[in-house]
Amino acid sequence: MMSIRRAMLSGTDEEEEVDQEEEGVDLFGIVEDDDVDFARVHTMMLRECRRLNEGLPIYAYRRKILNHIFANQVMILIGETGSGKSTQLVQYLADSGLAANGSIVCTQPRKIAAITLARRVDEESNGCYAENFVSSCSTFSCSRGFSSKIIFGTDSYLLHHCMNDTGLDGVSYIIVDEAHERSLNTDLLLALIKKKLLDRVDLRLIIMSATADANRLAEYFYGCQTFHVKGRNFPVEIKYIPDVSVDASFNIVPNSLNDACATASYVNDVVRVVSVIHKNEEDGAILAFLTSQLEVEWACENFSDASAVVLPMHGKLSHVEQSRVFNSYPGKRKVIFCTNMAETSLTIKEVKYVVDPGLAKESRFVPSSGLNVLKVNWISQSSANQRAGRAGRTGAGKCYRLYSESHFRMMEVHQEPEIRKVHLGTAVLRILALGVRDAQNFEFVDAPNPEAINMALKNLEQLGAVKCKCNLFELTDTGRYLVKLGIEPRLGKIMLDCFDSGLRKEGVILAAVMANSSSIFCRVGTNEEKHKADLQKVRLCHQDGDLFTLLAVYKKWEDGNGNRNMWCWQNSINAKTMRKCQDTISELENCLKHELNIIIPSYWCWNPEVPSMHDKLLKRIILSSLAGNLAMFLGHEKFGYQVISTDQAVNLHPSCSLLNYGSKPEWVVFTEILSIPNQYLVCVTAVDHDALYALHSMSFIHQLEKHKLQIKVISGLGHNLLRRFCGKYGQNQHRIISHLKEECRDDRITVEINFKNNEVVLFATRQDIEKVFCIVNGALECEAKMLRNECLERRLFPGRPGSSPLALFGSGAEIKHLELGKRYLTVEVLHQNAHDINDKELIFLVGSLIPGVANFHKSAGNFRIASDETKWGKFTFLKPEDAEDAVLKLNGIEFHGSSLKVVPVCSSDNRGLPFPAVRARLSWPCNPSRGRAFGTRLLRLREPGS
Ligand SMILES: Nc1ncnc2c1ncn2[C@@H]1O[C@H](COP(=O)(O)OP(=O)(O)OP(=O)(O)O)[C@@H](O)[C@H]1O
Repeated sequence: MMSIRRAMLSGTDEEEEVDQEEEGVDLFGIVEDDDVDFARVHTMMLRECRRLNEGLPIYAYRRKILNHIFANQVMILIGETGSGKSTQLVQYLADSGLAANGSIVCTQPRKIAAITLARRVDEESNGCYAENFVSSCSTFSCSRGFSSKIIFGTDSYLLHHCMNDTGLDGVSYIIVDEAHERSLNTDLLLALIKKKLLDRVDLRLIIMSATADANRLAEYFYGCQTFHVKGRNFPVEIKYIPDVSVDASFNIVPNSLNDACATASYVNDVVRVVSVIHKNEEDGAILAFLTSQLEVEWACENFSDASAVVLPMHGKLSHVEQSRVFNSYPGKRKVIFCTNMAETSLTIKEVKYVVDPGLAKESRFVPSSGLNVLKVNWISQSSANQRAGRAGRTGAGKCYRLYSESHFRMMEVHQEPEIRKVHLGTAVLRILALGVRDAQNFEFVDAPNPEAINMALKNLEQLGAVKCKCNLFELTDTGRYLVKLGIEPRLGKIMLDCFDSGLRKEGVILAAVMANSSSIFCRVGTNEEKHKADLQKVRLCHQDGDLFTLLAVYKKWEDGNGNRNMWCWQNSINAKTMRKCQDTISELENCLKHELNIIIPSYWCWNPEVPSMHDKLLKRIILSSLAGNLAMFLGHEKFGYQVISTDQAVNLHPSCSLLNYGSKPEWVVFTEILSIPNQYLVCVTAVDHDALYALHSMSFIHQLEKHKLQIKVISGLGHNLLRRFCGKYGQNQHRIISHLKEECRDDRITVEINFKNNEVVLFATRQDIEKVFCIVNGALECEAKMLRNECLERRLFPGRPGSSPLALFGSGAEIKHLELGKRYLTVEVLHQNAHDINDKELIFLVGSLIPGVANFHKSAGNFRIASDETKWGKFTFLKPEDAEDAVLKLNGIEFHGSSLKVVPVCSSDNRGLPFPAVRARLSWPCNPSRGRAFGTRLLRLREPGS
C-alpha cells in the first residue's frame, strides 16, 4: 500500500519535500490494511496526474498547508485569484483523512458560486470518492444535517445551521472563502466560530481570500498565522483607459448610445469598450461589470452583433438563467454583462477579457437618518483585483479598467465591511437568536457604530421583534419567527401581520414584490420610450401607493391566462423580475412550510378593483412594518415630506403611484430614500389617520403636525397690484420671503403669487401663519395705496425740455397737476451706498416728511458707470411745492451711515404721452358774477402751435 502512496507522491512537485521533517500529515489517508478499492486508487492517480499537468500554484503548498492546519486551529490562507484555493483545498483535506470525523464546509458569499464549485469539485474528483461525497446547499434549507463530506454552501446557510445546532456537530473543518467581501454573514459567522473554537478544540477554521485584509483577521483570531500561496497560473494584463471618449482607439465606435443612456455615461463607455474588444481582439469571452440589473439589461439590449452571444448576469436572475453564462456557444463570442455578483469565486471558462468601470451600487445605512440609501460608489482595490482575476483562469487574459492607474492607487485598499454599511436589524436579530442578549457588546471583527446598533434595536422594538429588560434585549415570538424566516425584519413582519389578518397569500407576495420593488417597472431607452412606459404605468397605479400597485401588478401577471411575457412587454413590466418574484415566493412558501408550518393558499382575498376593508387592513400592516419610515406632508410641493425620524424634507420620487392621482396624502410610509443626488422617497404608501393614531399617541401626532405648513390665500387682488408686489424679476417677493423667514426663524416659509387666480398664497406653520399674513397683507396694502396714488409725469407735447407743459396723470389719466411754469415735480435721491440701503425704509422716511409722494422709481443701477453708483432713484410729488420741500428737508439727512443728497430733476422725457389723444377740461376764471364757463375738447397731440 505504501508503494501506491509513494507512486502517487512521486513525480509531483513535492517529491523533494517528502523528507522526515516535512512529512507530518499523510497526503492520502489510505490505511494499509484497508480493503483497497483499486479502481478508486486508479482514478486518484489519474487525478494526481491532471493536477500535475495543471500545476495550480496551491499544489506546491499542499503538504505545508495540511501540516499547518493540523497543528493550528485557525489559519488564514491568502493566494492569488485562480491559484486553486476553493476547488483544491477541500479535496486535499478529504484526501488526507484529516477531516475523517466530520464534514468540510466551505462557505461562499453567493449561491451560484457554491453550486458551481461543488459541481467542479465533483467533476475533478469523479470516481475518487463515494457517491454524494460532494454537495451544495442553498440559503433557506437550514434544518438539515450535514450528509456529505464536502459541502459548499452560502455563509447564510452555515449561519442558519449554527443557530439550530450551536455545537456545529458533524463539522470538523470550516472554510470561510472570499473573506475579503466581509459580508454581514461572514462576519457573524467568524464571530460565532471564534466562540465555538474555545469549546471544540478539534474544530478547524480556514479563512481564505486573494485580497482580504489578513492582518485584521489575524488580529481578531488571537494573532493566528497567515499562509501565502504565491504565483498565478496565467497572467492578466491590466490596461487603464481613464477617458474612453477621448481615447482614439475607442472612438471608432459611433457614440450613438449617448442619448439613450444619458444618466450613466459609464454604461455607455462599457458597451463601447466591449464593442472594440469584440471587433479587434482575438477569441475569448468578455465579462463586463455594471452596477445594476437595469444597466445590465440595457447593455444587453444595446450591444448587438451577430457573431456574439450576449448574456446578462445579476442577482435577480433565476439559477437556470444565471447558469447560461457557463454554457459554450461554438462559433460565437460570449459577451457577459454582469453586476458585481460575478466579481468573486466564479470561473467562467472562456473569459479572457474583463471590462471594469470601477463602480458598484451599494446600499448604505446612514446612522444619522436611520435609513438605507442606494448609491453608485467607487469599488476598492481588492474588488478591482477580484474583477481582473475573472480573466486569466484558463489562459492569459486582459483587464480593461476604465479609470487611471493613479485613481486605482487612490481607491480604498479593502472593501468596507458590510456591517458598517447596512441596516443592522437582521444582524442584531441573528445575534440575539444566538443567545447573546448584550448585542451592543457582541465581538464583531469590526464592531459597527454603537449608534447604528441602538438604532437597529429600536427598530426591532418598534416591529415588536425584541423587548428590552434591564438594558438587555431578548427576542419576542415575532422576533423568533423573523429569525426563522431569515429575511429582512420588515418584510418578515409584513408577512406575519398579513397571516394574522387572514391575508396569507397577499403577505408573501407583498414581501416578495417589496424585496424586488426597484426593478418591476421598466423605464429605459429613449425619452419617447420612457414616456410610453410612464403612460403604461398610469393604468396600473393604485391610489393607495406603490406597494398596492406592485401587489396589483403581480396579481394581474399571475391571473393573465395568456402569454405573461407579452403582457409584461405591453405594460412595460420587467418579465424577469416577475419571474424572480415568483422564485422568491416559492422559496418563502417553502421556508414557511418547513420552519413555521404555514401553508399559503392559492387564492387572493384582496382585489385591487374592488375597494374593501382589506385595503384598510393592508395599509395598517404596511404602516406597522414601516413605522420607522414615516413621513408627513409639509403642505407644500417644494418641501415635500418631512421624514419623522430625521426631520429632513424629501420629495416623492417621480415614479410614485400617488402622483398619478395628484394626491399628496398627509401621512405616508416609504421603503427607502434614493439619493441621485437629489433625495427622494421610494416605494411610498398612504397611511390612514386611524391606523396612525393606533400606533402613536394623539399628542405625538399633534406635536408633529405643528411643523406642517398651513396654507392661507389672499384673493381678489388686481393684476397690477400683484405685479408691484412681485417686483422686477420677483425681487420684491424674494425680499419679503427672506424677511418672513428671518422673522419667524423658519426657512420653509414661502409666499407664492398666482397671477391666474389673482391671489397670493402663504405657507407657514400654524404658529406663524397669522404673523405671515399680517406682514404680507400690510405690504399689499402699502402697494395698493401706492398704486392708487401713483402718478405718471409726462410732457403734454413732444419737444424741448421746458417748452411744453408738464402734466401729472393719475389713475384713469386724470390730470392731477398741470405745470405751466418751469417748476419741477421730480427729485433724484443720491446716497453713498445707494444699492445697499433698505428701500422700504427710505420710502417710509420720504413719505413721513413730505406727504405728497406721487411715485418713486428705483434706478436699475449701472455699476460700471461711476456716476451711477450713488444714484438710488427718483421721487415724483403731487405738487411742485412738495418737490421743493423734499429738496429742502431731505438734503443732508443722515441715513444708513451717510447723508442723503436730493436734487431737482426737470423731466427730460421727450416722448410725450403714451396715448394719441386726451380729453381735457379747460376752466378759467371769468366774470365772478356769472360764475365759470366750461368747455370740453378732444385734443390731438401735435407740435405746439399747430
Ligand atoms: N468550472 C471550471 N471550469 C474550468 N476550470 C476551472 C473551473 N473552476 C476552476 N477551474 C480552474 O481551477 C482554477 C482554480 O480555481 P479556484 O476557484 O479554485 O481558484 P481560487 O484560488 O479559489 O480563485 P478565486 O480567489 O478567484 O476564488 C481556475 O483558475 C481554473 O483554471
